[in-house]
Amino acid sequence: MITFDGVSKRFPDGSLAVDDFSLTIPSRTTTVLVGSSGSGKTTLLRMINRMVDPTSGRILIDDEDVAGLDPVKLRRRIGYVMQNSGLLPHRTVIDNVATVPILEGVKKSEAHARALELLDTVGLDRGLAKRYPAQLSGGQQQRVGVARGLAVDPNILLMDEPFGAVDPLVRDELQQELLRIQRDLSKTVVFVTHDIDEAFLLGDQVVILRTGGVIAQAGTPAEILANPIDEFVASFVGADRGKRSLHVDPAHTSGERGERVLVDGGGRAVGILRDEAPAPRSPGAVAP
Ligand SMILES: Nc1ncnc2c1ncn2[C@@H]1O[C@H](COP(=O)(O)OP(=O)(O)OP(=O)(O)O)[C@@H](O)[C@H]1O
Repeated sequence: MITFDGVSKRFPDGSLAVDDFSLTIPSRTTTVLVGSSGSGKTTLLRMINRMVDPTSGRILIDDEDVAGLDPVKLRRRIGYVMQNSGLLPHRTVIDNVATVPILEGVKKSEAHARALELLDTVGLDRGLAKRYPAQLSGGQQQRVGVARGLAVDPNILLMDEPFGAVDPLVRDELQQELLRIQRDLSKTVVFVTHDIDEAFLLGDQVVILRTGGVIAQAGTPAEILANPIDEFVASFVGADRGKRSLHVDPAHTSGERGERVLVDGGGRAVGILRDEAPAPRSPGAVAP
């Protein structure tokens, strides 16, 4: 469990990025911090692994204040994945994935064997292991970034807009891959995005932020959709534009297999209504 307890961050130039932020992030679930640019998402994420230190307040990991932990050791036991993969350009894929475990004292042969397994985990062909980052597509680079984040088998995985720079199709694939990985590994994932659809897809808990890291609303996607707390949230999730209010389109209720087409408030077709319930999300999903 990660706890933010009255955390503020003022940078030396005077800008107040985060103002008195408190939140509990349950273990083995995905919490998504979502908000527009400058709302303090990255600052919040980086305070967990002490890339940024708060000006006041405390951040606890399993009741232990991170302020008392060595920042380098802390960073090595927490996975971190960022937007532009952050791979070392002059190291091969396998070396990129194995770097931190080797720094931690794992034998090179063992670290490489584990790195190959991690390529499988993130859906990458082992044949790419000897390539350099520049010889990979953007989506492949992000997969390597995720593999590297998982390399020390961390309990916590921090992800800062990891799929923000890839095209929508690849982004869909990476999102599905992350859901699958999370079903298998159940890490405590803290994911930053400005995309509310991505937040609702991936988050067990979704935290909508205003400027200054102020929580507009936190809850499960269902809770937020069913009851946006104010106009800001309604607008942010698209509820005010009818995007989230779905109706069966009376003009399309008798497809070949009796499909009923769902349309949003603007009359745009968005999906098909089925009678069977979807599979449960994940065992660690936050209870309502
Ligand atoms: N090193 C810094 N020095 C001064 N101000 C900073 C620094 N880093 C961030 N800020 C400011 O703090 C605020 C929050 O920034 P942060 O990067 O956390 O927001 P964000 O929500 O992640 O934004 P984005 O989606 O654009 O990455 C912004 O006003 C930003 O200008």
